Amino acid sequence: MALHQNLIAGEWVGGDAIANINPSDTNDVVGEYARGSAQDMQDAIAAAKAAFPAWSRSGILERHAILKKTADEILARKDELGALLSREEGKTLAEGIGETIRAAQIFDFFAGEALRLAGETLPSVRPGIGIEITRDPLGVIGIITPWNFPIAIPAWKIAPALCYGNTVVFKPAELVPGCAWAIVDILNRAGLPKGVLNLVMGKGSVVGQVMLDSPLLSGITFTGSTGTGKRVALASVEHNRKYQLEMGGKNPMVVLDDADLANAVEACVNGSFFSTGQRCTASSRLIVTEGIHDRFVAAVTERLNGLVIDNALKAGTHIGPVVDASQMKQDEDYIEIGQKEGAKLVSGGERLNRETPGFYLKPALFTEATNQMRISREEIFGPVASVIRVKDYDEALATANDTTFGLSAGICTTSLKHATHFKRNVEAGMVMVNVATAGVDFHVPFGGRKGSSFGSREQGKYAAEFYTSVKTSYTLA
Ligand SMILES: NC(=O)C1=CN([C@@H]2O[C@H](COP(=O)(O)OP(=O)(O)OC[C@H]3O[C@@H](n4cnc5c(N)ncnc54)[C@H](OP(=O)(O)O)[C@@H]3O)[C@@H](O)[C@H]2O)C=CC1
Ligand SMILES: O=C(O)CCC(=O)C(=O)O
Repeated sequence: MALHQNLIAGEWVGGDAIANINPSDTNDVVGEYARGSAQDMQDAIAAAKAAFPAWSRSGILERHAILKKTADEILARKDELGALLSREEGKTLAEGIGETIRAAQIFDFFAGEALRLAGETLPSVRPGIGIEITRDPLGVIGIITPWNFPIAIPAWKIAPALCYGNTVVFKPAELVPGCAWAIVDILNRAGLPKGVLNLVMGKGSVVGQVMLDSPLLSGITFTGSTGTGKRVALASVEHNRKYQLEMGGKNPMVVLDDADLANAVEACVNGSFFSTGQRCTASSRLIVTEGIHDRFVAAVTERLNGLVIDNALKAGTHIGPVVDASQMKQDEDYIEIGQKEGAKLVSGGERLNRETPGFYLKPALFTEATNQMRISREEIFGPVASVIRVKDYDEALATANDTTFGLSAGICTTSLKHATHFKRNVEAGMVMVNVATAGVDFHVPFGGRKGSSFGSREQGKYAAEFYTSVKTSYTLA
């Protein structure tokens, strides 16, 4: 099997091989990928630093053309790349293709943004002086990505970084090197000059740590766990560089008595369990008022019983496997903790055997949960959700906000008054009314508050805030 190598200073460079395993079929090796060394990361950072002056002054047409070409190739290969994604991460094929299309749309969006770079001119308070406000690229950007969105998250970090004239060192999660390698290969062939984009696959504790400790990076953008996010923050403060963190969530979905029941069930099942619940935007706390509670639980349970949990690549599968053995253990541990805490497991929670050996877990639904239980406070990151019964809207809102996280929040209601009040008062970066908490658009800001995020927003034109530095120039003409 050919080794997929790291890209450093425009050259493909080898390293120890690590097998990429399919979570739907652990006998299936998706490919062999290089595990970079600390020296590889140092070389990649040096290459990105050397490439920065020329790339930061490159023409907008060149940047536009490379990003557009990348978008076009990703879109043309959506079925193949979507299948690779499903094979290495365990999302269903439909979800894998959907995410691949989203990555193409992101590159397309930033190809357009390259042509829309703009500044402002203002008069000075001192007559005769003019003021220009412009945005400079930051420099070398370190990109660290998680395993749960192996193509979309790298796309929404790499595309704006390049669009605004930065050079990049990209360290993807070790579990999903396939999609990372594929998009770097596409960008490289699309004509990026040597050193502008460097890929260093390898262990977070080795190559990731070298990135955090390097004084040569001007910014690090990170998505992943709260623990690693804190390390990124501490190291970035030490080096006085910009950083942006997207971490976990414990996202609430409120269901009020006046909700359209069928729509609420769809939004909750999708938000809690699709993509195997492995989304930072997943709704893991379903906060339901008394009048609809029993009907809601019965309808969600019925819907869950009708879902097919199987090999992600198989036609008809609704939910694929958990990503690996360690995430499976985490999910099962929390299912046990929930039962010990006194919540009632009304559906799922057991391992399933399928034709191919994989990490199959039947979606778990708890009822009689309280917001103080660990299953309601800590991110599980699997197909596990708890129903918390509340008296009325006021208690629902207070419960929704009683969390250390603040990424996404939803409400299912036909009341304009409650929807409007919720949008204004819920402590989250993204609010969904009658829509699942997970599954966001590619052209609008993404990010949260409290323990979920730090720094400016990702995606859409708001991404410029992180990837550029504002300059104010005064000219006496
Ligand atoms: N979007 C989100 O909010 C996500 C949240 N999570 C949460 O995190 C939990 C654990 O997932 P996990 O993948 O282990 O998350 P991590 O935070 O460990 O991994 C995220 C990224 O950080 C890298 N990394 C790990 N250690 C370091 C380090 N010391 N310096 C620099 N980079 C490092 C990882 O590399 P490597 O893969 O090589 O370890 C990976 O690329 C999940 O169960 C879930 O709760 C996970 C993924 C996404
Ligand atoms: O819900 C989405 O579409 C995006 C979720 C996400 O970015 C994440 O889980 O890391």
